[in-house]
Amino acid sequence: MATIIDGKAIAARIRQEISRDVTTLKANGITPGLAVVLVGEDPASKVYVSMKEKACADVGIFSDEHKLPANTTEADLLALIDRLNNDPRIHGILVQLPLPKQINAEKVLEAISPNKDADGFHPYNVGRLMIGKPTFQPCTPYGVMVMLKETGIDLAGKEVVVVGRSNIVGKPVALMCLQQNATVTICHSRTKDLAAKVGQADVVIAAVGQPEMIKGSWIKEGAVVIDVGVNRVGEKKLVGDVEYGAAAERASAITPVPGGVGPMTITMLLYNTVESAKKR
Ligand SMILES: Nc1nc2c(c(=O)[nH]1)N[C@@H](CN(C=O)c1ccc(C(=O)N[C@@H](CCC(=O)O)C(=O)O)cc1)CN2
Repeated sequence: MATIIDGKAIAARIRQEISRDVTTLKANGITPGLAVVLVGEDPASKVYVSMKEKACADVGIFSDEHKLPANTTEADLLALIDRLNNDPRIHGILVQLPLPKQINAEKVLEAISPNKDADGFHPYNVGRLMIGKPTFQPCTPYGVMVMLKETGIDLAGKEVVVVGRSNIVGKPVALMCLQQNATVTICHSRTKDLAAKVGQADVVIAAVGQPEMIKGSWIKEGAVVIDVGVNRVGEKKLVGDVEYGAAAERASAITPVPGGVGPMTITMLLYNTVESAKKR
């Protein structure tokens, strides 16, 4: 049976360190500030944004909340970002995704100053990640890498299979694993014989957004399974992208959902904000 990689516990430990850093910064007259922008009423986004606000309060980060109606125009959102870029109290800016259809998300992410890009989504920061000189790293993949490190999993020479090619998880996590000298395969909806590809992996990173799409029987004996998916099934139940019970019987280590990668995402957002405050 697999070791369960406890994201909540790892996140709690790192948040204590962040809290200590915030205390030191405040003693030096700097209060780290994070602007959190939510447009619309997406229920999951509302939950994530309130989790971010609470996490900021817990570690002493000033959170500047902007909740805008669903019909906000792109121009109004860009004007707000411009103000936040020039606000000295703010060291990190995040715009919760997804955005309503009338707003071009790429344009919005590019408008955030690369120096305040706590989500690591600006093309400048994406480019720096690509060349192995990261500044702000996107929070979910960064959290995955920290979890692997904290669990003592060395990626050098390992076969890593990433399932999913999104800009916010699949592509960056693949680059980060490559940077750690893993041999990386990125799979997606057009990949042929996904089961065989997954079956070759020493480390599987599932970020496809489909409930339990990756079957436990595909997992190689002793592989490490990192499940990035957070899928709501029915009223209350959350499941990952991996068939957890069956995968746990074959894996050497596995992340649960909830309580795995999710808590690390917000922790790395706090980390990025504090690092940004330290730089200035
Ligand atoms: N601007 C951004 N938008 C989005 C990001 C992001 O990193 N930046 N990622 C996701 C959503 N997300 C953060 O925003 C996020 C997802 C999940 C969790 C989390 O802690 N999940 C818990 C379960 C929580 C629940 O009960 O729903 C877990 O897995 O244990 C945190 C943050 C898309 N948008």
